[in-house]
Parts: sequence; structure tokens; C-alpha cells
Amino acid sequence: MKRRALVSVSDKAGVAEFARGLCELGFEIVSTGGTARTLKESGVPVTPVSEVTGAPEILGGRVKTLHPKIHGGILADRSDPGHLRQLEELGIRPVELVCINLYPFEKAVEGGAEESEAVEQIDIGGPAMLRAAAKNFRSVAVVPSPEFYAEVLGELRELGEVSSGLRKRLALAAFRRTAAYDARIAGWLAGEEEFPEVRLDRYERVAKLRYGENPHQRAAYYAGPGGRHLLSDVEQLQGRELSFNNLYDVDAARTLLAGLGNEPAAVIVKHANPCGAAVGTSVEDAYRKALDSDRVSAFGGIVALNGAVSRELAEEISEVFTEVLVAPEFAQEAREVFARKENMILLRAGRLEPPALSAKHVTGGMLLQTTDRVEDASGHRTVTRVEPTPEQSADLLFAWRVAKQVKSNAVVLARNGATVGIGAGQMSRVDAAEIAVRKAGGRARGAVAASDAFFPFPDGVETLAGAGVAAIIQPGGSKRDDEVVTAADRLEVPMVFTGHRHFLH
Ligand SMILES: NC(=O)c1ncn([C@@H]2O[C@H](COP(=O)(O)O)[C@@H](O)[C@H]2O)c1NC=O
Repeated sequence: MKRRALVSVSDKAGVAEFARGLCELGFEIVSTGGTARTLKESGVPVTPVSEVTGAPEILGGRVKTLHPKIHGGILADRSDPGHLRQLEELGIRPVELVCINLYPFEKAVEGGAEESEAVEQIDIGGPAMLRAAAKNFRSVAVVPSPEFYAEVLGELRELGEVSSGLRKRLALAAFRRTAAYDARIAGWLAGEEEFPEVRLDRYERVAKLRYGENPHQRAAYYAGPGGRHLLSDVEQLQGRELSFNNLYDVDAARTLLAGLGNEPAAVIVKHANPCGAAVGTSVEDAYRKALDSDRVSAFGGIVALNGAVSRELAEEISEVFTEVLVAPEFAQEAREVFARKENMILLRAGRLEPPALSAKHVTGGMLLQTTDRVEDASGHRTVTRVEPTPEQSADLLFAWRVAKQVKSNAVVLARNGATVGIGAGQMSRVDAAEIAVRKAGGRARGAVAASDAFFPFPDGVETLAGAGVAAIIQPGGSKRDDEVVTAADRLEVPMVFTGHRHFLH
């Protein structure tokens, strides 16, 4: 008796060659309507599934392989004499190989299919066969995707059968496929619900990483559902593999850069905090200003730019030890300059679009929230007697946007579109203010300051004004706002309230 393979695929790529290979190895191919037609047209002999079941495909294809003659042949345990006897009695032939790929439900909903069309794209018979064959991996080889065709044929030719190791691997791939497929269907049914009762997210490994935050930690990078992630449309042009910390910092740098608007801009990030950020007349100008913010801390930093890197800029960046440089374009001469720094990582990447939701992982769980948005100045209002000058207003908005991307408590000093002092990640706001002032040195005089959350007491304002800070932006909302604004008026420092804060942990 001929060995039997069941082939039923939506994606017909490569299936004729695969089935032909099976035929040459002595298999009889049983197939559903469209697949059978494709195979016949390619000259591959097939048995229609209806001939095996003795029942026609019905309900426009909703029921074609859902039949004991098919599922009995797939699921029978070959080591169980009782199962084999039943097959014999019922005239069911065992199926040795099951090759399935599913109705393209994901493509249909991503393409904006209407509800009725999407419903028809929910495959029922395919997952049933994938799961049946995967459950019976000790006897059956399940082929859930064209990516396995060559390997399966290779083993059949070489060993006469699919090895138990590969059968198990294929079963794993099949269950992963059906789980992801069902998760997508459940997600579609859940609709736009932001925080559904159950989330069935599928994360796919993009890279195994050398190590984690520290060398004794193992690590990998996974891309989440939705298709777009940190490394989508990112091309690595040179340098060593991106590390765990590089990825984290690249995310911080690209997020901050995207929030600075469309002017030429540059940011330099260390440990997920900017040590310099600037906008300028050109990316060269912006980079110089960002670097001047804190030249010491920029050592080993992650630089992100929103404009092309010229040879001249490449020479300048090369003078500072830089781990990663992200930019949308690199001139050929710039590439030649960087080629001398073979470990430096160059990433070609455009603007990073912020996701709708962002998560923070906690022990055994996840905190999920809508992503903090960058804003314009439309909701901002001056609360002191004196208004900031137009130049100060521009710097206040810039400092505020940078403060959004600095770990809390954060105070950012800026002047002429560039940071001059950043106090990050402090447990007290007055400490953040003192650090920002210390980092700025003489540059605090005449600069503006942004505080990511309200000043609980006037002390932070007094610290800033004492160093010569000329205007302050902050959310407001403290019980002591009156005292804080009175202090600002007394110190003649114009103050703007934004109405909301930008904590970042
Ligand atoms: N209903 C069934 O019994 C059934 N059996 C197999 N399928 C699917 O039908 C597709 C192939 O159909 P065709 O060979 O007609 O192009 C495959 O994606 C397979 O997963 C079915 N379709 C859907 O549920």
C-alpha cells in the first residue's frame, strides 16, 4: 500500500515541487479543491479528499477535511493495536505526513477586510489537522509552512522517513502557528479594546543577545505583536552586534529625537538618559550643541540624529568614543571615516513612531499604559506677573520636551535650543535641580529650566533662580503652587504651567 500524505494549503508557493518530491518517494497525495487543482496543473497526481471521505466538500469549503476518514488516519496511534484494528475495520488508511498552511486571516484583517470576509478567512479544518498531526508527532510529520519543505524532503530522501527529532520540531512549529493564529482572531474579535481582560500577545525572537544588562545575565530581543518595533526598517551598516543596553539606549535616543520636532536635531544618550540634546540650523550644529552640553558624559554614548551624516560630521563624531550612531542617511565619505572605527555601530533609521501603548514589566506581570505624548505649547499658560520672552518660550518648550524623556525626578536646563545641564533620576526634585545647575556651571545664568513634575516646595525654584535661571516650565498642581509662584514672582523668574506632568521611571 502506498504511503499517504495530505496536502491542503492556502499559500501555494513551492507546493507543487514539494508534492512532486513526495510522489517520487512513493507517496499518494490527498488534497483539497484548490490545492488539488494546482497540483494537477503542475502534473502531480492527486486524490481528491472527497474520494477518501466519500463526502463532497460542503458549505463553500467550510467542511472538507473534517471527517473521521481523515482525522482517524492522522490521529491513530501506530503503537496501539486497538487503534490499528479500528482503522482496518473502518477502512481508514493512515496518513504519514500532513502539509497545511492556513487561510490568510491575518492578511485579510490587516488589509481591512469586512467582517463577513474576515469570518470566512477563519480556517477551521486546517488548524484541526495541524493540531491532530502535531499531537501525533510520534507517528506523523506535520509541515505547517513552506519553510520546512526542503528539510522534510531531504530527510525523507536520506533516511526514508522524517526523523523523530524533526517531527517534534515540526509539531512545536505547528502548535505555535495555531496558537498565534487563534490569538490574532481573538484580538480581532476584542476589537479596539485598549485593556482587554486577557491579552494574547505573540512575541517573536529577533536576536539572541551576547548578554543582558550585565555579562552574567543571558538575554534575547523579542518583537511584539503589530509588526512594527524598535528595529523595523533599521539597517545596521557596521559594527559589532547590538547589545541589550545598546537596544535600550537606542530606544530612548530615538524616542527623544522623534519628540523634538522636525528641525535638525541631535541627542546623546547614556543609560537611557540624555546627556545632551539640541536642535540647530543643521545636524552638524545640533550635534555640536548636544555634545557641548556634557562632553564628559558623552563618552561611550548613543548618538541619534535626524539628518544625513556628512564627512565633516563623521570626522567630528569619530573624535568622541561613540558606541552607536543612528541617522537616516550616511554620505559615502562618512562611511569611509567610520570604517576606521570597526566596532562602532552605525544604524540607518528614520523617525521612530511611538506605539499607542507602552509597557513596563514588573515581577511576574506587566503594567500597560497609553504612551506619553509629546505636546505643543497650546495648553501652556504663564502664571507669574512676567511673561517669558519669545526666545525663552522656545527654549522652555524644548526643555520641556527633553524633560519628558529624562528619568524622574528630572530637571533640564537649556539655552538656545540646547541642553546645558540635566539632573536625572533623583529621589528629590531639589537634588535634580542642584545637579542640573552643577552640570551647567556658568551656563545656568540666563538658561531656562524644565521640571518633569510640580515643585512641592519653593526650594527647587530658589535653587534654580539662585544659579541665574531666567524662566521655568513645570506642570503645576502642587498644594503649595501659591508659594511656588510667589517665590518665582519675588525672584522675577517667569513661570509657565503645562497642566500635566511627564514622570518617567
Ligand atoms: N473546512 C475544512 O475542512 C478545511 N480543510 C482544510 N482547510 C483549509 O483549506 C485550505 C486549502 O484549500 P484549497 O485546497 O481549496 O485551496 C487550507 O488553508 C486548509 O487549511 C479547510 N478550510 C477551512 O476551514
